[in-house]
Amino acid sequence: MTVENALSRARAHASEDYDAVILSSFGGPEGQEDVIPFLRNVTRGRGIPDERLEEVAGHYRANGGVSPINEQNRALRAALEAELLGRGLHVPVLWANRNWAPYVADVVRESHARGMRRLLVVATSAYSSYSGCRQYREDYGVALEELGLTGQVQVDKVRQYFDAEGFVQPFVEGLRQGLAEVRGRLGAGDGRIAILFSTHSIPLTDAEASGPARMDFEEDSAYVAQHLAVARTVLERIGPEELGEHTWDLVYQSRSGPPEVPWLEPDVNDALEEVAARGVAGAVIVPLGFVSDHMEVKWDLDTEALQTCERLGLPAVRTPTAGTHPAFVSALADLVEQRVAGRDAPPRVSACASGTWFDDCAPDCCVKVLRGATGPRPTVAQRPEGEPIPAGLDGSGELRWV
Ligand SMILES: CC1=C(CCC(=O)O)c2cc3nc(cc4[nH]c(cc5[nH]c(cc1n2)c(C)c5CCC(=O)O)c(CCC(=O)O)c4C)C(CCC(=O)O)=C3C
Ligand SMILES: [Fe+2]
Repeated sequence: MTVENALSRARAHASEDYDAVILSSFGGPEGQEDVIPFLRNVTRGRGIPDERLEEVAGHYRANGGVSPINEQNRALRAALEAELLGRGLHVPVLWANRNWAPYVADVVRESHARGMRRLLVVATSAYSSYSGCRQYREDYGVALEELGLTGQVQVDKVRQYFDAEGFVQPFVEGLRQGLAEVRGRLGAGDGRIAILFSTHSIPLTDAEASGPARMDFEEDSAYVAQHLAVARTVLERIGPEELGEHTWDLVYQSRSGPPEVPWLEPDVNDALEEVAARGVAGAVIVPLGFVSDHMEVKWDLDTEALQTCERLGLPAVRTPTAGTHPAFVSALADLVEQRVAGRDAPPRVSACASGTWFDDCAPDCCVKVLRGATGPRPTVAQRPEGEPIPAGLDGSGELRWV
């Protein structure tokens, strides 16, 4: 047997560690008749006012009732499966959503029926928060309980990957191009450009509950601290010369709670008003919180925020998300490979800290008790109660962003 054959046999064997990888996402409507049922799924048990739902329904209706997210996930699923296969990992990549078909519970039921017992979740969400991490873990915990499969099917989840090189790189390339484009439009004289890194606003209580309770984070929030770290890394990668005269800020979008509940601020549109008043010449909006150009990017940024720029007379561009960028697909494959036993996997490297995030979350990580519930819902990918969390990303008990 040639060395290559032996190697590929060894690899094929190692992949048996997981029966399937599941690309896990938010889900979205596929036609006009899906819009309201989808929004009901999303907001069940949340205090989202009806007016907000009407408004958001309009965003989907204007696009034929179709969210762009499903096409993007089909493409990402295929790309990830092909990348893993190219590495000799013969593991099927399935697709499951929280709020629309294919639903998590259906995919888990079918996987179990096909004899699968070990599943590895890759969520389309890079940062730590209830919506971006814990709720994905609960999707599986609840599905297993409902199906009576708790303890029979093992579900693990890859760690949060905001700091993966392959997630950061598309933002670096995008910001570089965006700056050149806006400066090109300004012509001679140029002037200062506002770089706004935009992410999903979340309730302040969620922001403060993000990450393990025992760890300290900038702004008291792992969610905010992670975004700041990635933003700084993106800026550092580009460097002062190419950045030129600029200001930057982390801003928020897509707020949906009632006005009396505090969410993370400033809103991207308010931030644009503010930088315009301070006399910037143009703006580049970087959708730092998102992995694909779904509705929250297409509507809240490309439609609303870019309209705000037009009204303010600010030349502006919105830069791309990772989507199916080869570096991003490769980063997701690295995350999978690092969890498969017996693999000579690429090392765990963080683009902005001296260590990476944890595989299994602490029981109090990003915890949220939904209205009417007596406690947190069942989860997967959680370390046992009382087991110490790893001391910290760099082993020191602190998050030290480089
Ligand atoms: C942190 C975060 C992410 C990023 C992490 C991740 O990707 O998971 C994210 C992504 C997304 N959010 C999306 C859509 C919606 N989010 C809503 C509501 C909410 N999002 C929240 C947070 C987040 N959301 C929160 C705290 C709420 C309030 C209700 C609740 O506590 O859950 C609502 C209800 C109406 C509204 O109020 O907007 C909709 C329709 C889509 C799909 C877009 C498409 O269809 O292309 C995607 C990818
Ligand atoms: Fe959302």
